[in-house]
Amino acid sequence: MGAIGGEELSKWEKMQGVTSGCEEKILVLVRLRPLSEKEISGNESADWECINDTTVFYRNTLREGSTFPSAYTFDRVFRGDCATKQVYEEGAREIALSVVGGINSSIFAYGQTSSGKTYTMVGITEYAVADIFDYIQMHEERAFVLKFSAIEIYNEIVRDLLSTDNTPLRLRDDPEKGPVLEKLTEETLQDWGHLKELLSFCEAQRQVGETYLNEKSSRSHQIIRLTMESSAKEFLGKGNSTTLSASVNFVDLAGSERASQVSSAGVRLKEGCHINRSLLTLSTVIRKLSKGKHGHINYRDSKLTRILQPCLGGNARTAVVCTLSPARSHVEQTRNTLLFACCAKEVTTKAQVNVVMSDKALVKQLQKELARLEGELKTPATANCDYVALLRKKDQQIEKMDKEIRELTKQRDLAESRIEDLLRTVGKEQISKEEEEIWEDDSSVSESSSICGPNTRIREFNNPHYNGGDSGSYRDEEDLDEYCKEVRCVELEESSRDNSEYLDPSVNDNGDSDLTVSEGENVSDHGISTRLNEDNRDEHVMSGNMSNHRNLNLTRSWSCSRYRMTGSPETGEMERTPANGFEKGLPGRPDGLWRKFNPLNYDGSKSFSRHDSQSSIESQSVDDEHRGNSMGISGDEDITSIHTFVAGMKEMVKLEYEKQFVDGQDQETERKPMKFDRNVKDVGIDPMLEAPGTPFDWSLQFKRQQKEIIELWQSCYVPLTHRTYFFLLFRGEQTDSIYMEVELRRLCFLKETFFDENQSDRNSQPITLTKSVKALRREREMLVKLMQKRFSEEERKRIFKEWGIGLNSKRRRMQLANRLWSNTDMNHVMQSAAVVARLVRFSEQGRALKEMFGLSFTPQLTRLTRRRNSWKSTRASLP
Ligand SMILES: Nc1ncnc2c1ncn2[C@@H]1O[C@H](COP(=O)(O)OP(=O)(O)OP(=O)(O)O)[C@@H](O)[C@H]1O
Repeated sequence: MGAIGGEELSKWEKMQGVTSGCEEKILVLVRLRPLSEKEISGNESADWECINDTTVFYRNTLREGSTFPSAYTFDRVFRGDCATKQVYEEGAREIALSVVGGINSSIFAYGQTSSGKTYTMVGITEYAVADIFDYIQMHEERAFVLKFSAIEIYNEIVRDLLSTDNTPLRLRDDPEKGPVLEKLTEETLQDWGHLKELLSFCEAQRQVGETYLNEKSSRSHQIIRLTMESSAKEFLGKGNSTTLSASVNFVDLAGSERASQVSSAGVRLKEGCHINRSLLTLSTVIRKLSKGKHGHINYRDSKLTRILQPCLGGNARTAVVCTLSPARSHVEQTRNTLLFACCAKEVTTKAQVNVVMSDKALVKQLQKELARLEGELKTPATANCDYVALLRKKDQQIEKMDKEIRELTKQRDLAESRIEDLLRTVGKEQISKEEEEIWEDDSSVSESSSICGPNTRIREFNNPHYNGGDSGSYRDEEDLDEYCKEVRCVELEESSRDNSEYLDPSVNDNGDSDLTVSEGENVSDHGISTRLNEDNRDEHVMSGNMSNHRNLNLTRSWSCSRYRMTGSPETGEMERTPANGFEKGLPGRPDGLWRKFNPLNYDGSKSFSRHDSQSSIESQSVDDEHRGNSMGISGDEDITSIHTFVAGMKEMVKLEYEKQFVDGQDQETERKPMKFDRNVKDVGIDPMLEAPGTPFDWSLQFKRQQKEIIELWQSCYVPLTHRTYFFLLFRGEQTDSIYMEVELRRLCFLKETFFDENQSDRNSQPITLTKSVKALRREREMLVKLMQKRFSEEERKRIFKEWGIGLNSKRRRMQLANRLWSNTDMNHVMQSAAVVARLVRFSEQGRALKEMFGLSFTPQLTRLTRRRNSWKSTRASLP
C-alpha cells in the first residue's frame, strides 16, 4: 500500500478543483500482461508489445490479410513487467482519489478472460483504499465516513456480496440519485483490516469457476463501492455543516470469452452467454457515447449498464483499464478489447462536486437570499420611482384598452345581431325560393287540367309568421290546417275591415282623399283585392270595384280606414272616430259625414259627378277598360277569393247608396251600352229599388248570370275555393243580384286582360294567364293533401267511385283534384263545389260566412227571400 505524501495530495486536490464541473474524457489505460506459464508452455508468441507509455503495438506485421492497425495509442499503456502499483499510481490513482474531493469516480477493468482484470483490480482497489485512509489521516479537521458495499451481477441477477443471502437485489431508479439497489449492505470501513476482511468475504462470495483459460475465472461482474462523506469538524453538530459525498466504484468485469477457446459447456456456457451479452451492451453504450450523447443510449439493456450509467458519461470521473494477453492465440480478442478502448477514450463525462447541505444550513442560506431580495425592494432607489411611473402608465394603458374592448364588444354584438337578422332574411328568401322551385318543378300535376290557384295571398298577408314568402307554399299537413284556419281568420277580419272601410273613407276639401296609405301595410284585402303598386300605393284591384277612387288616385289602407275624418270641413279639423259597423253606419249615417263627399270633383271625362250617376256608371265602365294596366291587377292577387269579391262589392254598393243619399232622388238611368253590355239597371246596381217589383225577372237573370259566371271562372282559371264559396253562398236571393253583377263585371274584365292581344309585353303584366294557371295548379295540389286529411279511407273510395276514378289506378287523389271544377256542367259544378266545400270546411262555416262578410247589409226594407231551388239543393247536397 503506497503512502501518499502531503505534497502529492495537494496536487490532486488542485487538479480536482480544476476538473470539477468540466467535461473530460474517460481515462483509458492499457495493461499488457506477460505470457502465462500455460501460454509459454504452449509455445505461444507474444505479438503485442508496448513501444512507449501510450502505444501498444502489434508486431506480427507479417501476418497477411490483416486490415487492422498495428499501433494503438491510449492515455497510458503498461508493459507486462509493470507492477500493479505503477498502473495505479500512474493511471488509476488520479481518478480513484477524486472521491475525497466529493467527486464520483469509477475504475473499470475490461478485457478477455484470463487477461489479468482481477489481478489488476484487486491491486488498484487496495491501493486506492490505502490512499484514502492516508487522506483521512491527513485531514483531521474533517470528519469522514467511509462505507463499503459490493455486488455482483451474475447471469443478469444482482447479488449482495456482503450478504450470505442469495436474494437478488432490486434495482430502481431514483430521480436524484440515479439507479439504487434496494437493501444493499453497506459496511462502514473501520480500518485496513476491516477492508481486507470485507474483500475476502466478497471474494469468497463471488461466482468463480474454472475454465480452460483460467483456473479461477470470474463468472460475474463485480462492483466494489466505497462511499466517502466528509464534513468540516468545526461545523458538526451546529446544523449548518456541509457535507461532501461521493463514491468510487471498482469494477471487475467478467471476461469476454469464446466458447471454443474456453471449451466451456453447461453452466459455464450459460454464464459466458450472459457475460458476453452484457459486455456487448456495455460496448454498444460506450460506442454510442463515443459519438456524442445524442439519441437513445441503451443503458437499460443490461443490469451492468444500468448500474454503471452515472459512471458512463454522467457525473463521475472514469478510468478504464483494458487488460491484454500478448499471446498470438488471443489476437482477435485483444483487438476487440483495443477497439473497445478506442471507443471508451472518446466518451466524455462531466463530474462535479457533490455537496450535501444540512436542512438547517439550507434554510439559513435561503433566509439570507430572501433578506437580500426584500432589501432591494424596500430601498427607495431612483429605479423604484421609475417603476412607479411606469406602473401608472401601464395602468392607464390597461384602462384605455378596457374601454376599447368594451366598445369593440358592443360593435361585435351589434354586428352579430345584424348578421343574424340578415341570415334570417336570407334564410326566408331561400326557403321561399326553394319552395317555389319545388312547386314549379313538381310535374305531378297536369297543368292543362288545372283551373286556378288557391287563395294563397291570404297566407302571405295575414299570417304574421309568413312574411313575404311564396303564398303557395303549403309544405305539410300542419300548413294545410293553418290554411283553413287562416281562411276563417281572414274572413273575420275581412268582415270588420270591410265595414270600417266603408264608413271611414273621407276626402278633404280639395277633393283628394285623405286616406293616405301607410306604406307596406297592404293588408286591406289580403293580397287579393289590394296590392302595392310601383308607387307604393295600396290599390284595390277588385275588378268589381266601382269606386272612383281609382280616378282620384285615391289611396287607402286599413290602418287609415279605421279612423273617420270628422269635424269641420272648413277647418279641416279631424277627429278620430272608431270604425262602426257597416249596417248601422250606412242607413243612418250622419249628414255631416256624407256631406263630406259633396265636394268631390272627379276627374274630367273619365269621372262622374255624384249628381250624375248615369254618367258615372258609364265612365266607370270605360275606366274599367283601362284598369287592367292602370290597376296592375295580378292574376294571383285578383280573383282568388270571396273576400276580393266582397270588398269590391261593398265599394260598388257604397257608391250607389252614396249617390242616392247625395242626390236625394232617383236618378234616371239612361241605359247606355257598357263595355260588357251592361248598364246600371242590367247589373241591378240598385236592387233595393228594382227587385221588389220584378222577382221573376230576377230569377231568370240570376240563372243567366250564374251560367255566365261559371263559364268565366273556367276560362279565367279562377281559384276553386273562390268558385265554391261564391257558388254556395249566392243562391238566387234578390239581394244576391248585386254580387252577381260585380262578379260578372270583374270576370269580364279579367278575361279581357288575359286575352288582350294588344298587350305588347305580357311578361310585364302583373296579371297573366300563366300565373293564374300556376296558382290553380298549386291549389289542386293543396286539395290533394287535404283529401288525405279530411276524408276517411272509406269516404275517399266512395268519392273516387262517384267520380269514375279506378280504385286501383295511380294517384287517385290527384285525378280527383284535376277533375274538380273542370267543366261548366251544372251537375258537375255542384258536385265539385260539394267536394271542395268539404275540403275547405265550408260546410262548418255555412251561411255564417255570408253574415261575416257583411253580405246582409241590404236595407231591411227591401229584402227578397226568393231562392232558386237549384242553389238550395246544391248546399243540401254537401257531403
Ligand atoms: N500482469 C500480470 N502479471 C503476472 N501475472 C498476471 C498478470 N495478470 C494476470 N496474471 C495472472 O493471470 C492469471 C489470470 O489472471 P486473472 O484472473 O486476473 O484474469 P481475469 O482477466 O480476471 O480472468 P477472468 O476474466 O477469467 O476472471 C492469474 O493467474 C494471474 O495471476
